[in-house]
Amino acid sequence: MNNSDASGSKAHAGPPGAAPGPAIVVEDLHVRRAKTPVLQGLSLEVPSGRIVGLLGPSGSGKTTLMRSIVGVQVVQSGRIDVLGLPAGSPPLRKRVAYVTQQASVYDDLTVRQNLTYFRRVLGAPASDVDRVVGRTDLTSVADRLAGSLSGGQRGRVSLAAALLGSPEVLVLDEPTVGLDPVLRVELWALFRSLADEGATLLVSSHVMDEAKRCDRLLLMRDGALLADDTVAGVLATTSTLDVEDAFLRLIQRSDAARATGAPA
Ligand SMILES: Nc1ncnc2c1ncn2[C@@H]1O[C@H](COP(=O)(O)OP(=O)(O)OP(=O)(O)O)[C@@H](O)[C@H]1O
Repeated sequence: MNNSDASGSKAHAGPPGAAPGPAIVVEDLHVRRAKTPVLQGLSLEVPSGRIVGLLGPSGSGKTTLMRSIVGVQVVQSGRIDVLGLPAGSPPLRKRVAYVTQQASVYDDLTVRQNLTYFRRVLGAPASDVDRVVGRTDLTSVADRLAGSLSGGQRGRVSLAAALLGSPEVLVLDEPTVGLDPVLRVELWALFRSLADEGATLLVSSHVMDEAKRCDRLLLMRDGALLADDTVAGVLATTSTLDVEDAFLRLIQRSDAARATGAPA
């Protein structure tokens, strides 16, 4: 695995506004779910102020890793630090936001009422509701009941709620699933502007095409990392032209290494 970042050096501090050093450090993480080992000795770093894509087939452990990072997953062993604090520490509650695959909204409240409720729970400023409605392009539906929205719109309400209080780390589990290409591009533009302002984003996806929008990629398979590199780095080390082919090449290499007992 190559550990160079978008600019070639993992020590690079990221854009202005980003904290120095990695936002997330995972070391030798072991997680079982229902007694089945899912993550077995995973180690990685997520640099501050970057968009890191977490890609891999269904069941490869992406959600389990994200749950561990936000502190809602029981882990067997290993270390996870987020913004220099152990994952799940109370001070991280307002500094780290997690958007799950299922939209977390109250159907019998309007978009604005949902966001006002979450804003109060978080203690975020009142002006934040209009700010996040605007950033997620929900102005035209702000006074509609969440239950009457499309799946994509409900997902954006969850994302808007995650932006309340301007968290430093955003962990987004498949935020673009089911969205049309135009909305997808708009959401990636929003992610880029958040990273430019200094936020760190860990974004999972099945869509290999989205990989090119990330600063770095974590390619997962069977609970292990096949690559932790920039898009350019992944393509160069696999001699491929797109991430899907690169992923297939890495899987072939790892299968061949398993068959011969050699390291991948
Ligand atoms: N609640 C659970 N109880 C038992 N096993 C689980 C549970 N949730 C997930 N698993 C198992 O853990 C493994 C990793 O699942 P995980 O959801 O982390 O993968 P994923 O890469 O996020 O998949 P997807 O892309 O489909 O969301 C899978 O084998 C899955 O069956």
